[in-house]
Amino acid sequence: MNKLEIKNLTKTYGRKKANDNITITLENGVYGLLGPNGAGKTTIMKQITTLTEPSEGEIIYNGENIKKLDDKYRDLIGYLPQEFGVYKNFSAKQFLQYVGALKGLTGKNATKKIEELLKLVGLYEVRNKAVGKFSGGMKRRVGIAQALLNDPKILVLDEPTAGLDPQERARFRNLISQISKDKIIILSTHIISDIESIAKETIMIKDGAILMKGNHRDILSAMEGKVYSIKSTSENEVNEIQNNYKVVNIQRGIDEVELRIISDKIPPYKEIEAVEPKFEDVYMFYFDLENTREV
Ligand SMILES: Nc1ncnc2c1ncn2[C@@H]1O[C@H](COP(=O)(O)OP(=O)(O)OP(=O)(O)O)[C@@H](O)[C@H]1O
Repeated sequence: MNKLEIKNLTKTYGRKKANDNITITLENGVYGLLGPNGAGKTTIMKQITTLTEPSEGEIIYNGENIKKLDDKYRDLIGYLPQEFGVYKNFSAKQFLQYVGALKGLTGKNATKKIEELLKLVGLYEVRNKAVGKFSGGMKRRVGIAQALLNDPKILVLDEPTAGLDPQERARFRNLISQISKDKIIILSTHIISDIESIAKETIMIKDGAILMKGNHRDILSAMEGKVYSIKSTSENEVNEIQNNYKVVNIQRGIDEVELRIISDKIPPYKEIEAVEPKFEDVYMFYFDLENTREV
């Protein structure tokens, strides 16, 4: 079992608190860090991977401070940064050989591990092709493979699905579920569906602090009785609703508009019904998105 205790983690840049008193305990499984741009997700990850030192607080791995564990701890980490660069002219296999060598993995062990990982991420057939010719999703999979080269116990993935198409995203999620049994996986995203389908726990971050954390059900139950669907045939009414409520979704039919809204009280409209909360509503409620999604 792996246990990572993050205690009162605070990171300040000048006057800005990028992280503010973050306390969480992570065990094997997938944790999703969810929050808008600038919320502080990358900063948490950089501290977990030791790329940045906390201003205050500490991180404990299996009972020992990671500062004290030093390289022993770093050997347990796999990291896919947000901006993951590849050497375009290298093949997938050469790239992994290169990163493997940097991590001290050479010889037969390296060959075996690289072959295994290429198969795991579904790139074995194209292992000799130049990475520069890969799609975004394939490059991300190379990124995951390199992060797994040292059999990490803690895998940190910063926005791993950014720029992926739905098919690539589904493939990525399957891969993560497959490898999550014996390690802590922390991934950041602002794509709600990533979290919905694979994270055992979601940690919602806003302005550097934890806003809420819990499993799917905990988070959705906090929204119970706050989500409504309103049908309207009047454009004036639709405008009024948009001005007065948090609108998650607007669906325009031929002569009717259906709005999905969030409200603490029952709004005073005739054609209204309470609906089951979805993760998208949660995001809207807590992060107050400026843009309504029109479909
Ligand atoms: N090296 C730095 N120097 C100064 N400010 C920083 C630095 N790194 C991060 N910040 C600030 O800290 C805050 C949190 O940034 P962070 O990158 O952790 O957010 P994020 O949630 O990962 O956002 P994104 O999804 O855009 O990557 C932001 O306001 C950012 O501008």
